[in-house]
Amino acid sequence: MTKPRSKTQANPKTPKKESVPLSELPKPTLVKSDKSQKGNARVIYWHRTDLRLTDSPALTRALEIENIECFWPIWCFDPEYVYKHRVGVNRCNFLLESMNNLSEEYTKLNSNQKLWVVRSRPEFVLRKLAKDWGVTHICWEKDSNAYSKVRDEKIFALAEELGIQVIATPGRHLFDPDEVVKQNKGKPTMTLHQWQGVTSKMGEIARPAPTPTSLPDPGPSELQDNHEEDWGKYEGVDLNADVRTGKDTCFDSLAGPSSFPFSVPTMDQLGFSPSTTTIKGGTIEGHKRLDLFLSDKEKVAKFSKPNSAPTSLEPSTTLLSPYIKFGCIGIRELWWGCKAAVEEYRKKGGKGETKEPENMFGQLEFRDMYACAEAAVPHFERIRGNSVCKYVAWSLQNQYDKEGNEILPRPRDKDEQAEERFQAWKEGRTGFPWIDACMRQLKHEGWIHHLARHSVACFLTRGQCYISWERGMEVFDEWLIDWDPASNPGNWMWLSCSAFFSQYFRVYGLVSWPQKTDKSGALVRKYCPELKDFPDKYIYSPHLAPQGIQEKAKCIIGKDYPFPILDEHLEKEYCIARLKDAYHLNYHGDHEDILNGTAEKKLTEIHEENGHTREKIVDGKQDDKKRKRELDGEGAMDKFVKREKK
Ligand SMILES: Cc1cc2nc3c(=O)[nH]c(=O)nc-3n(C[C@H](O)[C@H](O)[C@H](O)COP(=O)(O)OP(=O)(O)OC[C@H]3O[C@@H](n4cnc5c(N)ncnc54)[C@H](O)[C@@H]3O)c2cc1C
Repeated sequence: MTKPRSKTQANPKTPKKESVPLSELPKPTLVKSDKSQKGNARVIYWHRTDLRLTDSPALTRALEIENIECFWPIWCFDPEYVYKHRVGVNRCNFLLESMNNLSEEYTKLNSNQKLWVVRSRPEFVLRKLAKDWGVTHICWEKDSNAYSKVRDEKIFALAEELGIQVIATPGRHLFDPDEVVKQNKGKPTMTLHQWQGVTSKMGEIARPAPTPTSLPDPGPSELQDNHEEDWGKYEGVDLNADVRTGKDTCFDSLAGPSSFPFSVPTMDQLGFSPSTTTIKGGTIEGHKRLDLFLSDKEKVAKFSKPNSAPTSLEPSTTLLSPYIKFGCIGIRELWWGCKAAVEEYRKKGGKGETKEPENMFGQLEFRDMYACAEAAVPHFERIRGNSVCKYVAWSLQNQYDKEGNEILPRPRDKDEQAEERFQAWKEGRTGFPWIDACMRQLKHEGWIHHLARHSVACFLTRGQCYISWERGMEVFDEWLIDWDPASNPGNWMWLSCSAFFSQYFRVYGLVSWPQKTDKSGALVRKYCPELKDFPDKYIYSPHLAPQGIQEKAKCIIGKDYPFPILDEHLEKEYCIARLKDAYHLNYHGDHEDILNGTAEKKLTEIHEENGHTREKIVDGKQDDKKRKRELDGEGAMDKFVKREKK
């Protein structure tokens, strides 16, 4: 039933895959049912993190079940996903395109097949399908993040109750994060070195799983009583209400419109306006991008993340993250594809190969490292209760009620200046063109380069604005197509020096940093078109341009484009001073003072004692300037006049 890869997925360049014996695939978690499985198998394959047919250990396992009578690849379109979670139009559209593409791939394999989409909460859908379709097995790709664990626990319990066998097989990461955490004695992996140390004892990364060449038919697919009371009802707050521009009809019926039952929902049905991104979803697009990257052996061998340009108009890294996030390509395909490319490059005498962590293997390992941290740390996505997150008294932290429940949506904070700074950052109108261009690109495309993410995250948190990384993460949650529940909070903690990284005195320059890779400001000219006629000299700092230049560029700063919202260097100094105190206090999110709400006061007192207040820093700066003027004195003026005369 399997072959290396289906013809429908053009892949001339990736190495030919051997058929992998089942024993070499990642081990599944099996839940034995009370009732023994006799007779033919009626199997549901539940797609969640794997919108592909290639390199799917879980699908391979599912298709190896004996005596399959019927097989339904399904997707539970969970109302929680589109109400309880911020999901912007670009990510939602990418998901729907990827689901449609997978459905077509199934139909190419068996004309009776498709992706069967059922619109409700998984526990409701699976109970119903189990009953109506006489299901004996449910299979899926295992996911170790906190949200999935809670959801899957309910399905395990349901399967026990109904006597259905569950087969959950890892495959989303290089190694099963739960297994890595177990090997690490229950502790998270907080450095790449640590992750490498633990996994070096866990054997080789599995080879890509083979692609199915045929598929059993589905069984009869009617639903009894297709009008159950509360299938799509969601009682909580709709966090996407502000993105919804039309009427939401997606959950009007369990199987979707009667004219096209079990179809993939549309953006229109969700009440969302069309996406703005140029990034197309789907396994075919993902494989095209993967093949293109792997076809250039030198590029693979010399891949160096720190040397790629965040300012480039064309992505200077692979832009595979959205396809990895939705499982449109398999992680082993990418890993072993890179191994083969590097091998070939070496054989041809290629030189200058890069090493971990900067090379592609290092990138993929970082992704796993975050997944293994998230799997081990409760409340990884916030400060409160998070044992690995250093406490800093940031502005605009999450708010909690007396019982410790997060208040959603977050009420506006008393700190008006911080709220205004946050809005300006989010909307790309900080008056710093590099930050504004990145944020506008993020909103429009749903993707920005890794080092652009560094810049905007550093600016918002420890660099200048001193706003909680939780706020930045939340915006990324909404806008990133590649949003990942481990990589997003993990990287935000890294950038804000809350965990993983501690060099808080290293801050990205808002002008000097983008100038390193592009003095002409191409990305700024594209995403901040009001600045497009400024000369290169002022493209990253238009507020310094003389009036005449502003007039010539037809953009007056303060009128057509904002003045900077803050003083870059002053705020940097103020942030570093406070970070120093926070590091000295060394509280983590699970400290009792954070849980009882006294930590902020304590840290503020320490800032005052140490003279780390804005007033003192401003005074210090003024004194410095005065001292400099006094030191320079007449001598400096003489030098200046001489230079001018020359
Ligand atoms: C504040 C912040 C938030 C981020 N949020 C996410 C997120 O939600 N989802 C996400 O996939 N990445 C996230 N990243 C990591 C990284 O920026 C993206 O993975 C990368 O830019 C995607 O582009 P690419 O596919 O061209 O990457 P490449 O450089 O081509 O790397 C290949 C793959 O390696 C993985 N990878 C590379 N770097 C990282 C990293 N630092 N952490 C985790 N995985 C990595 C990704 O899967 C990526 O597709 C975040 C980084 C920062 C600084």
